[in-house]
Amino acid sequence: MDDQASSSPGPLPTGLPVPVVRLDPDLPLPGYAHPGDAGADLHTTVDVVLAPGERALVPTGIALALPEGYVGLVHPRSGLAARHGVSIVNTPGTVDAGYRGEVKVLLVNLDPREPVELRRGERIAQLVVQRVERAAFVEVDALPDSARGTGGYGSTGT
Ligand SMILES: O=c1ccn([C@H]2C[C@H](O)[C@@H](COP(=O)(O)OP(=O)(O)OP(=O)(O)O)O2)c(=O)[nH]1
Ligand SMILES: [Mg+2]
Repeated sequence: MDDQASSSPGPLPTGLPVPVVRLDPDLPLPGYAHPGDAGADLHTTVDVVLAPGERALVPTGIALALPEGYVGLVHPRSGLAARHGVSIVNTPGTVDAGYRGEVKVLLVNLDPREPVELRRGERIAQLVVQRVERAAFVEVDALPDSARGTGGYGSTGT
């Protein structure tokens, strides 16, 4: 059992306190690899093999209670993307503050030829916790003018 699993966990880490339950106590909490990293790595609790083009909803073994006014965004890891073409179908996944279920990652193998094998405990994605506003949508008859107006989808050229 590692330090994080012991009954006296030691000093709390710095940052926004986020209660986490480990549904799989043998795997670590989400972890930042370096000070200053935006994403805390999430681990797969299962071995996964993805054929080219295949997707799978992969459990991470953690459940969170994000504070109101925050969101967890599940981003791909660039190393897995560059080496194996592994991404996330719904990137970035949205973990709502009120969600208490297991965080899962909808991985996809975008490599056209090679299958990819991910082993239990490997880091498969990263969770970016951000403040988020709740909008109050107010219906109006006309919108205020803006410099962009209705231009979009490449309206500014290449
Ligand atoms: O990558 C993800 C995306 C979502 N979720 C969980 C947390 C989130 O709060 C919940 C719902 O996600 P979302 O709102 O994106 O999915 P939905 O299709 O709109 O489902 P629902 O009707 O439950 O809102 O599923 C994850 O664990 N991982
Ligand atoms: Mg939803």
